[in-house]
Amino acid sequence: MFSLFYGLWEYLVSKTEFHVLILGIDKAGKTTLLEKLKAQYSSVEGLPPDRIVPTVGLNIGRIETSNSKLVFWDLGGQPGLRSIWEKYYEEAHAVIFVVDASCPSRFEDSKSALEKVLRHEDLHGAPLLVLANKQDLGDAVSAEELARYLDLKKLDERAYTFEGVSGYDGTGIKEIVNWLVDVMERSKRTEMLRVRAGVANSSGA
Ligand SMILES: Nc1nc2c(ncn2[C@@H]2O[C@H](COP(=O)(O)OP(=O)(O)OP(=O)(O)O)[C@@H](O)[C@H]2O)c(=O)[nH]1
Ligand SMILES: [Mg+2]
Repeated sequence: MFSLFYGLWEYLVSKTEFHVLILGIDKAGKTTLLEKLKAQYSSVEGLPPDRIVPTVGLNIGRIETSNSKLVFWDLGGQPGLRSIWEKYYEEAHAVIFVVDASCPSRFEDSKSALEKVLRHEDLHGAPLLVLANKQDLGDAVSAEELARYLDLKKLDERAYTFEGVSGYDGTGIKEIVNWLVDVMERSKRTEMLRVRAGVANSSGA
């Protein structure tokens, strides 16, 4: 009986855990953003920008909000490392795609990388958050301008938004976490991943 009540109590107070994939071409600022997120939402002090090196493996960052746990997976964006991204698609609840908004000469590379990500069936229905990063720089284009360039309007079916952010000064970080939690809680993909995890657990029992 105790275990029944304990199980119910645990179910009621436990926080849902979401997996968020951080993608984007090299030097977009993914790792710097992740460190800023960690600094703002957890007791872990983030690495300062001058100690961050290009990512080769996987960086993991965990934060908690009032009702959810978010696990961020940050991968390297160098051309030779992008083939690794798809290994993480199946388990991701949502995708953040980071673009260096101050570097138009690389927008085309970002656009084709994003299109390839969105074509992959393992990411079917995953909410998408496009970030126009480095807004602290005077020449950065706005999130709206970047969204037009990336032709995000054609993504009607998928839950998506775009936001101007800065991994240096923290602009936009609260807004992106709020949007992610809200959209992942309501997303059909979250439901699908929950059902799949339940099936896997019961068949393993
Ligand atoms: N001004 C400015 N520079 C930034 C910002 N975010 C990152 N940078 C700089 O951009 C460069 C690349 O940052 P990273 O965070 O390593 O980029 P990344 O996307 O993780 O790169 P890969 O790991 O190679 O895929 C570094 O020199 C950072 O200091 C930002 O918000 N503003
Ligand atoms: Mg990195």
